[in-house]
Amino acid sequence: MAATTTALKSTTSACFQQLKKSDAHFSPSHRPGFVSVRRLRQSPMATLTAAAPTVGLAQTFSNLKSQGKVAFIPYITAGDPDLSTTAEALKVLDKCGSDIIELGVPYSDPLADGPVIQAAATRSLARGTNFDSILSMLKKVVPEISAPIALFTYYNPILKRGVGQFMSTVKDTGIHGLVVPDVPLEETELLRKEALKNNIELVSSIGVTGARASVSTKVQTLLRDIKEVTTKPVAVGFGISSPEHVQQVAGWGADGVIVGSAMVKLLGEAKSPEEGLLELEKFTKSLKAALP
Ligand SMILES: O=P(O)(O)OC[C@@H](O)[C@@H](O)c1c[nH]c2ccccc12
Repeated sequence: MAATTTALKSTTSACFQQLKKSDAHFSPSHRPGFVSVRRLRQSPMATLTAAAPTVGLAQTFSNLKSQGKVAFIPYITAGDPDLSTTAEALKVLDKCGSDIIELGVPYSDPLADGPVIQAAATRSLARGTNFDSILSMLKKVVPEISAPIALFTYYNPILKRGVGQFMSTVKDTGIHGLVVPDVPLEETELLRKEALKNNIELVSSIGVTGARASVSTKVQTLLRDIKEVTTKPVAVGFGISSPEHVQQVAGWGADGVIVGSAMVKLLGEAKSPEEGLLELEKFTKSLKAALP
């Protein structure tokens, strides 16, 4: 099965893109769907917090690049197994050297997600997780961690709040970016405008998540094709679940590597939250150590 996806992320304008994997059909003009936004927080707010000022996604990519490094980007679903464990997990991921953290907002119809992340979202919603509870958890945790966070959410919850309102709320939480996998092409302008206004970067992609045994070697060609048409950093995700995968994708020239389902599974299937957090720590360290 074809394995992977590519996240292409933008730096200068608030726009970074994740391309998908139907690799065989990729053409540079294709702009599939996953949208991730992030924002640069470079000043006044940071003085209120104990943590070092967090730099945004674009800056993170460019800092890493200048050191010859590849961004490590884990994804977890908020509220699985519960929000206090999510808060701890964010701290663990940060402490273990994650460069950017993607946090998924659980949604009832997660079309772009494979079985592992879908199940996590279902469990999380069943426990009563909602957007407001995620925001209040984030308000407490964001100041304690130094990796920028990109919130991953489907478009409907954004529309429900109103795009402008959503963006400013997200900004106030200290979130740096936003990933929206299913925004209709016609609506990206509005999303982009509001994101820019709030200093949040935006990204898009299409695809279905889920760990695979191996990463498709087509990704290597895809990466090369994408790099020919953009100077933006490109992060690869979908199906990456081992140090070997991470190493392989980095070796192909990716600017970042995204690992979702494998992380979510560890946390969601552990016997206890404590055990899940320990597993997460071990796993994150092993992946991080595989990267330059
Ligand atoms: O679960 P995986 O195969 O490791 O991939 C997740 C990752 O790419 C993340 O960005 C993601 C989680 N859910 C998504 C939905 C669409 C696109 C991307 C995502």
